[in-house]
Amino acid sequence: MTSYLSPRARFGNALAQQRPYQPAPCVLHAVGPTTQATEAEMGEKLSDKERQEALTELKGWSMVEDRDAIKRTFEFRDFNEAFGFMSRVALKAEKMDHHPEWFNVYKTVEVTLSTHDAGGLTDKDVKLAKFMDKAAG
Ligand SMILES: C[C@H](O)[C@H](O)[C@H]1CNC2=NC(N)=NC(=O)C2=N1
Repeated sequence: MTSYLSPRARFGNALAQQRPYQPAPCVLHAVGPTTQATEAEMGEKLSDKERQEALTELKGWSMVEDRDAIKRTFEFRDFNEAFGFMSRVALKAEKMDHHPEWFNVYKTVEVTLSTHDAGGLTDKDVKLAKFMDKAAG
C-alpha cells in the first residue's frame, strides 16, 4: 500500500519523473444507515397523531377537504413581496426535491402541500411548511 501523497507532491513527483500526473482515486463516502433511515422516514405518510401534532406546530395551516394535504394562504404587501417569497421557497423546494402546489395572483399566494410519491402528508410537507412560515416573515 503506497503511503498517501498530497496532490501537490504527486504532481511534483510526476513532473520530476516526466510522466503523466495520476490524481489520487477519490474516496466515496458511504451514506450512513442513519441518513438512509432518515430518507425513508421522511417518505412515509404521517400517522393521525403525527398529523395533529404537525398542525398544532404550523400556525395558519389547515387540512384540505377530502385530501391528505395541508393548505395556507399567504398575503403580502404587493406582488414584489409575494414573488420574492415564491423565489426563496422555490430554491428550498429544489434543494429538498419537494415542491408545493401553489397559485399566485398579485399579492396572494395560495399553497397546498402533500407528498405525491407517498399519496399524502409526510414530514417533507411539514418541513417545507415551516420553511414557508419563516420565509413569509
Ligand atoms: C422525481 C422527483 O424526485 C419526484 O417527483 C419528487 C419531486 N417533487 C415532489 N414534490 C412533492 N410535493 N411530492 C413528491 O412526491 C415529489 N416528488
